[in-house]
Amino acid sequence: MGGAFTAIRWENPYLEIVDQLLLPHKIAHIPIRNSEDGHKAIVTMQTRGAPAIAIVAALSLAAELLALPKEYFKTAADASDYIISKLKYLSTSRPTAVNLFDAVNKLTAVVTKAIETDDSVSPQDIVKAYINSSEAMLEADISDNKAIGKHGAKYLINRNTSESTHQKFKVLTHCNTGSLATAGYGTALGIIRSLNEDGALSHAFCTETRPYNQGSRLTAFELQQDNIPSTLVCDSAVSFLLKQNPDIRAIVVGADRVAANGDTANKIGTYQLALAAKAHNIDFIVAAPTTSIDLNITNGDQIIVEQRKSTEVTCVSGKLLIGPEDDNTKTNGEAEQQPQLLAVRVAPQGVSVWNPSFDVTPAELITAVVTEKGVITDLPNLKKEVESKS
Ligand SMILES: CSC[C@@H](O)[C@@H](O)C(=O)COP(=O)(O)O
Repeated sequence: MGGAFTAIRWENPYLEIVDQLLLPHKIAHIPIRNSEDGHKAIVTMQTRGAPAIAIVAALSLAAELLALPKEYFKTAADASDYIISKLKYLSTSRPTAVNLFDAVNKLTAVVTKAIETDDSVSPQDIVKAYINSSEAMLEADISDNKAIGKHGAKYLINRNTSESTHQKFKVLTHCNTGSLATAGYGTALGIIRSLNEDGALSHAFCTETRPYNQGSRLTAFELQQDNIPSTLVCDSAVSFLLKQNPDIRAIVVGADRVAANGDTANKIGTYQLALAAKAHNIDFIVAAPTTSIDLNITNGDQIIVEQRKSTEVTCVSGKLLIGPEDDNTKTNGEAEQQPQLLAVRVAPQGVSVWNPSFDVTPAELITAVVTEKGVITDLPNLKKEVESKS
């Protein structure tokens, strides 16, 4: 996955996404025909991960616009108003990942500029400007991730191997930051893929990432698909794992929003991993495209953390095991059946639950933020560094 499948399939004018709710049991693509479908797929987590959310939102509206009759908009202003109001609607889907708001702002600016700079612009020109820009976002995310992978791998290899030793090392990651969370290749998982391609990785550990299990359902699946030597661990096993494995040289995570001072919102559990990394004196690396950096907020206190429903904590969900033969066995067609997904309650009914989807890791616990432009280690000057590179 580096290349096994594409989670966001855009073949103008058609958009399909992998339904992540069915993973790892079944790989099924579902059509996204319009912004309502896009909004719903984001809200229900059929698609998730900061960059993927932004791209699916943008392309869902592209699919909708391409399906409208040619004469649907009478004027360029009609087209621009329509696009801007749909973008506003899409931005209400999830609150924490800034990539969505970044995409909405950039696409709003594209149509606004198109109408302001040329009096004779037609409604079709506005739609075309929107489509071109949203397609460019898809392309850019893949190349940005490959660049993040290269920069991050080079940085970690330089810090952990010398020319004489050429020793391989291990890393740990959290949540899902791979092909499923992005347009392709991945951010933190992109670094892991790149380390593996460079022959520097001996093993990757991934956490389950309770309560939603992005680690066990998605990252473990991607690592397996790529044949990267890997092991799944409980979130609560990490400190002990680090103690037992001094050759784990880094924890590498993604980001949903990085503030101007480097404070980073990412999947719940990230903060405690950063504390464990500090206690074991290993690198804690945040891998994120610049679309995840929010220079408008000075620190992480200003990040809105999404609160999610209690059943994510009180229940576990998964596939009903039919029997020991359930694993890896191909039957005559039955293996292709829809998986029977069950939610099982594992807490007393009515228990009070606190379920923030993200936490904010203070910048002082972060060794480096790796973007497509390079590696930033001087986090108090992150804003300056990002602005100087753009
Ligand atoms: C490249 S994705 C980085 C983050 O978006 C990822 O680690 C994460 O926290 C995803 O959260 P999710 O709630 O699954 O959308």
